[in-house]
Amino acid sequence: MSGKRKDYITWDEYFMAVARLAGLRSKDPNSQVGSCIVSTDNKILSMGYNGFPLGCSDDEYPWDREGEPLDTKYVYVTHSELNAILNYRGGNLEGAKIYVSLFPCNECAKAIIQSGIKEIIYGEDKYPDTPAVIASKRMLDSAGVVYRKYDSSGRKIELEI
Ligand SMILES: Nc1nc(=O)n([C@H]2C[C@H](O)[C@@H](COP(=O)(O)O)O2)cc1CO
Ligand SMILES: [Zn+2]
Repeated sequence: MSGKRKDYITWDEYFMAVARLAGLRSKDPNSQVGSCIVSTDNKILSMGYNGFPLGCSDDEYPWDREGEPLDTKYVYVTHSELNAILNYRGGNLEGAKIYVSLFPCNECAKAIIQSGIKEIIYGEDKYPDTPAVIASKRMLDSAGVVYRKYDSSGRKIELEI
């Protein structure tokens, strides 16, 4: 009988918590999204959160949701999933999993499929009726990328940092 701890966090809790932690870096006042890409043998390969591209200052670009398209965040922001994919410099993501706090849009679905990621574990599915999410699921289904909702244990993780 070993004396090991019983209340250690599961792999799913660990990776979703890491994704959520990355999301805390986001300056978006409405949705802070985080992603964590994991290898088949449970090693973290990359992380990302939603933000403007390098060189595009948060003090100059808008975080607005409404108005003329050019005055909203939507045409400028890089989504957490794409950032996580682009942040990975190690080579191949074939067979990897991505933990993401919000269901991927159609553009990120394209990047996920093309990068070789095979499984998505998502937190919320806030916008299921939008064309972006409907198109995303259609492409993921066609490409054989599986997705499942993160099954929250309700465990609270508190860190004093
Ligand atoms: N999967 C996603 N990953 C993301 O990083 N995002 C980003 C884009 C925006 O910065 C924000 C969504 O803004 P809002 O429409 O909830 O105020 O989250 C959005 C989605 C939704 O598809
Ligand atoms: Zn996206």
